[in-house]
Parts: sequence; structure tokens; C-alpha cells
Amino acid sequence: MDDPVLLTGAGGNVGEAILGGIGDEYDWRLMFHSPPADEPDHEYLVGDVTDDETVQAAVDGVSAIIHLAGDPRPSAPWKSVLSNNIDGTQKMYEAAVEHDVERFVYASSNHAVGAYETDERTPEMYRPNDEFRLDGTELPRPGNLYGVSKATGEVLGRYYHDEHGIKVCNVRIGNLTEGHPPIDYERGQAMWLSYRDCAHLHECTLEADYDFEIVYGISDNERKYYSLERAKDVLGYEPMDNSAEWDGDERVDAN
Ligand SMILES: NC(=O)C1=CN([C@@H]2O[C@H](COP(=O)(O)OP(=O)(O)OC[C@H]3O[C@@H](n4cnc5c(N)ncnc54)[C@H](O)[C@@H]3O)[C@@H](O)[C@H]2O)C=CC1
Ligand SMILES: O=C1O[C@H](COP(=O)(O)O)[C@@H](O)[C@H](O)[C@H]1O
Repeated sequence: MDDPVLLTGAGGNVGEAILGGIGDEYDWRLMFHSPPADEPDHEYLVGDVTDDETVQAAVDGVSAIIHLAGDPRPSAPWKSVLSNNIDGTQKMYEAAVEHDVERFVYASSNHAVGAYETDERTPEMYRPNDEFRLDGTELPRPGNLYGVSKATGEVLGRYYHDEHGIKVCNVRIGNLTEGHPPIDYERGQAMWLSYRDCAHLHECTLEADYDFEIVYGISDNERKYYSLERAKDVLGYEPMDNSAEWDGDERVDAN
């Protein structure tokens, strides 16, 4: 990839995981919401994804976008997700099409499908021997307004792909936690995404050949209710981590 890759939300947790793993592999253009404390190693700009001028400057000349910026709180109120997540994502797509960007990788969420976790299915579906799997072909089923905004971001991608041909990969990220899986949290362990798997998965989204995809972004956890088949088959994702190999913050079954 010769032209820069735009990473929005670069100062957040997912941005940190991506840059920590594949920071040296690409010519990045980073977008921050507020000025970074330390001088970044890459070209960067500061601004809001709902601001047209900033978005135009951010997108001009890039070949791909990994769009992370937004309000990540499952409890986020409508006003915030409407602006930061939905309007911000639509503006990014519009500019991407205008500037002939080849591919758009969108940070969707487990919360776009959170309401599949019904009282009848839980907590068994968080456990290794349960066979219930979501695979990305199911309809969105959000359990909160944040999830509604993430599902809407996926649908925006569907529209911009179908109408304008941009390659789109929606990554329904699980629970990104650094170092070890979430502790005493079965749901989080079932959808753990380690930092190194997060970086590798995003590298796959930048390299693989696809048109429009919805994949799950989790590690290869023994206990899981999201299928990784699509991410493996289409993107070539080869996750290295598994929450079942951990007892709290201790690795009990090292690779
Ligand atoms: N961390 C996780 O486990 C998961 C994260 N995600 C998604 O991944 C993305 C990144 O999440 P995190 O890094 O965890 O969150 P974060 O809060 O650490 O990072 C988000 C970044 O976006 C920036 N931002 C927010 N609104 C903005 C706006 N209007 N304009 C420009 N920048 C803005 C924030 O300043 C922040 O640096 C989010 O879209 C979130 O919904 C989805 C599922 C799980
Ligand atoms: O989309 C997200 O999901 C993760 C996991 O959800 P949780 O409700 O089990 O905590 C969340 O931690 C993250 O903040 C959010 O952006």
C-alpha cells in the first residue's frame, strides 16, 4: 500500500493496539480528537469526525481508512452516538468516496448483536461446550443505543459499497483487553480480543481481497459464541490467543 492509511480515534485503546502491533508496517496518517500528549511517530491531525473541513483534510490522499473514532460507551446517550458515531461515520464515508479511497474498515461492536444474548441462552452461551454461534450473516440485534449506532455504521458501509464500490470490512470487535482476558467476566472472556490479535486482524483487513464483509473481532477463545470462520477464510486471520489459556492474569497453558 503506497498511500497513507488513515487511522481515526488513534489515541484510544484500539488505536494503541493497532499501532503497537503494526505501527511500522504502514505509512499512517493519525487522527486525534485532541492534541496528543507525546509527539506521534507518524503524520497526524487533530479534529472532530463531524467537522467537514477536518474530515476532508484527513481523507485526502489516503488509500484506506480504519475508522475507530466514536463514543465507545455501551451506555452512551442517543445525542452522543447520533453525532459522534452515526453522523461522524457518514461524513467519513462521504469523504472516502469523494477522494477515491479504496477500502474502509469500520470498528463495529458486539453490541450491534448484543440482544441475541437472551435470558434463555445465557450464561450457557458464554461457555466452551455451548454451540450457539453468530457468524455475521444474522440481522443486527442491538441491546442499547450504542449498539444501534454501530449497526447503523455497518449499514452505511453496505450503502457506500453498493452505490460507490468502496471495499468495506465491518469488524464486530469483542472485548479488547491488554495483557490478559477480562477477569471474573465470562462474557468478556468469550469475546476477548488480545492486543496482538487486534493488530493482526486489522492488518488482514488492509491486505485481504474482499467486497463487503462483516467479521467478528475476537481471539480464538475456546469459549465463544462468535464464529471466526469468515475472518479466517476471507481475511486470512490467524489468531494466536485464547482466553481459556488464562487463569486470571496468569497464563496456565502457554503456546
Ligand atoms: N475497546 C473495545 O473493546 C471495543 C471497541 N469498539 C469500537 O472501537 C472504537 C475504538 O474504541 P476504543 O479505542 O476502545 O475507544 P476509546 O475511547 O479509547 O477511543 C476512541 C477515540 O475516538 C475519539 N473520538 C471520539 N469521538 C470523536 C469525534 N467526534 N471525533 C474525533 N475523534 C473522536 C476519542 O477521543 C478516542 O481517542 C470505537 O468506535 C468503539 O465503538 C467496539 C467494540 C469493542
Ligand atoms: O463495544 C464495546 O464493547 C466492549 C465489551 O462490552 P461490555 O459491555 O462487555 O464491556 C466494551 O468494553 C467497549 O467499551 C465497547 O466499546
